[in-house]
Amino acid sequence: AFQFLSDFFQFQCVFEGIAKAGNPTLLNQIYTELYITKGGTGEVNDEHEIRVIEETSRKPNRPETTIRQEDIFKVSSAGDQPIRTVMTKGVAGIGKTVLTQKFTLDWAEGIAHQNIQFIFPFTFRELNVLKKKKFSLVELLHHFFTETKEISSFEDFQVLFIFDGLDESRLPLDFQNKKILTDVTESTSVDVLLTNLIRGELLPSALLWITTRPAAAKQIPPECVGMVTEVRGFTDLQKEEYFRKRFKDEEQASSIISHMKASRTIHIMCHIPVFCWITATVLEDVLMSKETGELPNTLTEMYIHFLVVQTKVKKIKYDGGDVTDLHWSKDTRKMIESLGKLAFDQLQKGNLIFYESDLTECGINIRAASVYSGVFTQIFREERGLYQDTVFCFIHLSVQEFLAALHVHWTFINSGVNLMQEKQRYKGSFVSKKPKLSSLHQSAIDQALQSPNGHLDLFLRFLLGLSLQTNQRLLQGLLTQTGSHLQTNQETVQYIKEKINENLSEEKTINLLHCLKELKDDSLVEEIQQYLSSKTHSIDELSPAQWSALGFVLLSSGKDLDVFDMKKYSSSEKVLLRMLPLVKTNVVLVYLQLAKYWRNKHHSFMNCLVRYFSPCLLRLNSCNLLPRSCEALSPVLSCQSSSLRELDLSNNNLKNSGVEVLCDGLGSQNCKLEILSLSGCIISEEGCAFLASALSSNPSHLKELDLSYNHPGDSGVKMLSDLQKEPQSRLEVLRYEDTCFREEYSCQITIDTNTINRNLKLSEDNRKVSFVKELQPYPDHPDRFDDMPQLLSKTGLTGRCFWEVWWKGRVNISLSYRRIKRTGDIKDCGFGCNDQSWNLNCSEDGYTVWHKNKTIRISSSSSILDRVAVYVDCPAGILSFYKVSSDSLIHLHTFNTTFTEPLHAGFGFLWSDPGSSVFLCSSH
Ligand SMILES: Nc1ncnc2c1ncn2[C@@H]1O[C@H](COP(=O)(O)OP(=O)(O)OP(=O)(O)O)[C@@H](O)[C@H]1O
Repeated sequence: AFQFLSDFFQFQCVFEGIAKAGNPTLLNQIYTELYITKGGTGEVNDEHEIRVIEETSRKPNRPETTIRQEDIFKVSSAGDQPIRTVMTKGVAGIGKTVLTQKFTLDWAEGIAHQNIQFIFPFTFRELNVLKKKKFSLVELLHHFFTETKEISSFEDFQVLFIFDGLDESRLPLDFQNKKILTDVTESTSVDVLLTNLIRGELLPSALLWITTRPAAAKQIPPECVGMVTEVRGFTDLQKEEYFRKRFKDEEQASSIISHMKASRTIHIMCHIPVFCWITATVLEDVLMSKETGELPNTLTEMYIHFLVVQTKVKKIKYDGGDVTDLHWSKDTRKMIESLGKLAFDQLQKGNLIFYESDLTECGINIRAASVYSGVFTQIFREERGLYQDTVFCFIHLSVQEFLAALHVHWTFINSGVNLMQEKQRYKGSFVSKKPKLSSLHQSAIDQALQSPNGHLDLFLRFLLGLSLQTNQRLLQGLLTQTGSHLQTNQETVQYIKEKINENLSEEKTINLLHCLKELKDDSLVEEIQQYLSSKTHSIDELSPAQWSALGFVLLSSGKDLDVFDMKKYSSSEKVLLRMLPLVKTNVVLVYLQLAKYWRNKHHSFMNCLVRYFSPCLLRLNSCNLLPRSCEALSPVLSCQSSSLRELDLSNNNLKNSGVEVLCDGLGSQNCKLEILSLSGCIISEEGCAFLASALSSNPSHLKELDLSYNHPGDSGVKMLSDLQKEPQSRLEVLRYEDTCFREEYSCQITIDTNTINRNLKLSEDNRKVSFVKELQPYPDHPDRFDDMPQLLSKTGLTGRCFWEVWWKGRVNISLSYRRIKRTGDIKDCGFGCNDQSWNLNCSEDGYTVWHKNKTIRISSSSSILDRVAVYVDCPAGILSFYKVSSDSLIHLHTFNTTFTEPLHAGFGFLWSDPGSSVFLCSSH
């Protein structure tokens, strides 16, 4: 194939911000594979780039497929046509440009894509400059790629056009315009050329690759796009690979990697290559200078360090200084000042690329701009379009957002002017007092919250971050005055918290939480932890802000969780489901790696959990999990990187069907689980057969299997114990009896006759209580239940206790604090109707549990006569009800709570059901 490359060198090298001043970096030396997904639609997201990163999971339940760079224009089978137009989306700095460069380089080197004969790489930046000119397609190609002058008919070749950076386009791409152009030699404006090329009217045989940030994708009608791919950045492994490639010295690389991993924020941010690059620059300097100060841990700190490093470099390279000198010389300050103003003014307008006119507006002449880009090579950059015009931009949008924030902060400190305030509102008003920093913050928060696309979100984080004294100290010499004292930040924190409680959208809330993090305020975090660990609250009482914070807490806890105790958060599946979206929005990368696993919310949550926190022990006992919950757990077991060794699923209604699904994971060679508890999960022979088959295909890990409180039957027991005898089996402990528990904690309940209601009759040595119509002649007593047919046991329970009762008709089997009211409203004295008592209602219709007047129905069959067991572990706050069936226990429900007073057993009846009774079984 005849190959052509306009400028081979251009593609061998990558611009890392050092193109002008230093040596260009060889692309192949730094290129690290990216995670790219395929599919999705032309559907467009309006969100601000940085936000989008954190919300990769907008469209749940859509399975994702990954695609390798090499396969983007690959034909699947001989004779097939490749997809004509591919659109690659991705947030700022995620590596779209680098990806197209790598593609082109591989082609030029003859490594890949040899079905293509010409690649014409364009950027919208360059095309913008031709806005007012007229070209035919052939002329345009000859103009940019002079080497092709000999060729006039491109129809005979397989041609690929790359159009990089649609977001930067200032061309009026009007797809409504019906002007059809099919002649490659007909002259017209560049935008008409492009729309016809994209619509496939012009040179239909050509391939097209358009890259864009997500918000700008909507400029192209979806029907013109054959495939959408999305660059998602680096996975955890790829992050490491990036640093290893960049730092050839292994020790240095390892040290930088471990620093990166130590900060959760940095680790998360690093899925965007440009942040990897900033992190590398900063950490390299921090580690080299051997200063023992803290490593940057917030975004603002990171960017401040970055600015300091760049200033140092400038000082050494251009001003002949050495590292120890003060870097903030007068002209450096002036430079940063001007760039800051430019950054802010243009950010407000949404401009990311600046032409001469934009610069002049901000008081920078083009010569100065050139100088800035020459010395601040990694901050500001000059780009010469192939065509005369010079454009400027910040090396990355986030750098612009940072400098914009610096400018606003600075202006306020130096002159008291609040740039975030709408000018007209305060026109003419006389400001006598020195304005407060918190008022600047408040107007910035208000403005950021109003922005429909979140264009000020990251800016706001930086602005608030800059007010910290520790951060100002880092900028000493640049900021001559400092403006903050504790009081102002507290006001800002307070303001943010109020806003959070206003029920904002999840994104806005989370950005505000990020702001709290930049302010290093973790009182909200504490509030949440406290709230949840008190465990007495019902989940419905959590405010939206608290839910959001919850996800955030999980992530910013900083440490890997060795043990994830679901009960610390709550015990219900409902919570699990509600936590999911929050965790999801925060844990970007985890989600990213897991996408292929998830089919429903459970999957994603469980996977997030396991992949991200990598717990070795997962306790999900008594979490009201259902058979379908196993669908989420099973892939966790079979996933190669899972470090899970112990899984406690006891007392959940998993049933045989759940076990079957779980066994898919358990039987996988990847599953390294050593201890599995399925105690009280309603498993019978059938379930044991699934377990046996899973363990015979993966026999070498599981050491302990707890099947107590199930119904394995003789054959189930035999299957598993036979398996245990196999030479390759590592199963040491196999538990299936349920007697030990019953014997060990069995206790005698004695009825307190002073509490018994007059409609209740005692018999059989005070072991049987029946509800009767005739009033019984009990004397008055302050402890007696006057208005409810109820009673309590005599001694308060402590420690662990177990008892069983036969019941008939319709009865309440309860536990209560002694102080429960004896007269008055059912709300105060009825078992289960308040926060002092817990109740299991048993009847022919089935079982329901009651607490605080909230009910949960339990799907377990019952008859008119049945046996129920109660197990309470007072210090642990566990209260479980079981149904007793042919001497084994079937778990009905477990309350996880904190008991603050001694408990008393209680029984109750309903007024409508005379003839009901309970009988206390004697203890063993
Ligand atoms: N695959 C990669 N391997 C190594 N470094 C990369 C890779 N991709 C990107 N980078 C680094 O990230 C920087 C930004 O990447 P790039 O310019 O491709 O982003 P982009 O997605 O085009 O962003 P924008 O929308 O801002 O133009 C690069 O200059 C480079 O330092």
